[in-house]
Amino acid sequence: MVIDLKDVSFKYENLSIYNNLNLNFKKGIVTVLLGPSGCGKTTLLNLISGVLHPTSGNIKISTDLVISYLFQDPRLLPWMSVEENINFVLDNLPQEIKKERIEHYINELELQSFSNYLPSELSGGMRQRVSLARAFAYPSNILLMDEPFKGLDLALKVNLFKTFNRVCKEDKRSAILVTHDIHEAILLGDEIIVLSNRPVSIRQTFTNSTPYKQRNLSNQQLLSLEKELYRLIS
Ligand SMILES: Nc1ncnc2c1ncn2[C@@H]1O[C@H](COP(=O)(O)OP(=O)(O)OP(=O)(O)O)[C@@H](O)[C@H]1O
Repeated sequence: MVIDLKDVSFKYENLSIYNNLNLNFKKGIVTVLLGPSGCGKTTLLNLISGVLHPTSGNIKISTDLVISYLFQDPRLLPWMSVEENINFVLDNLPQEIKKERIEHYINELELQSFSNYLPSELSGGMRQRVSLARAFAYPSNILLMDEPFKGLDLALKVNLFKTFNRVCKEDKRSAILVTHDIHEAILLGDEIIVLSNRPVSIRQTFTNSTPYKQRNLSNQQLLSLEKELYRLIS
């Protein structure tokens, strides 16, 4: 277990988002949080990352945890090129390792031809890819990802899903990924936690036993998982 929420409550003034929530996240797997729009998924990532603090209860985090947080909007520095934006978060690493990581993740995200471009010279989808490259390049052991594939076209998404799976599995990184897209949940999640409307409770937790290399939308096991998820949330 890497993150353990115990009786966590959180309110924005009078709006209660969490009320005594108990939830834990396991090491080395991708946990997907699937929930309706506006239920409090971003708030949960902000609580885990320490951007927000619970109104009551506590969040225990393993001491060896190094977090990469990918926000919903790419948040690139507009005056820096693609390469410089990635370099910026690697400040403390030796030059040689920095160079290696930048090159590796620029290649992973297929941004080779754009490394000198400014964010304003890129499309929205490309900016999102840069933001993914930056989150992956940071030497973290857990990725917090807030709808990282939102608004991307299907072909690009499917490609990025493969990259995401490869990065998580090969680097043995844990991830918590927030989405309201069932396909994203079944293709990426090793564990899928379905959240209710506010105040948020856990409706059900699913274990995805299909190995990540066999996950595609014609896999029978995944299709039955998809059906179960649809049944639950519709
Ligand atoms: N800073 C804030 N002050 C007051 N209310 C807020 C604040 N941030 C979020 N909220 C409200 O809290 C609720 C949960 O917001 P949150 O962004 O966590 O939901 P979400 O599940 O991530 O939504 P989405 O799926 O649309 O991204 C929403 O009703 C939102 O309007």
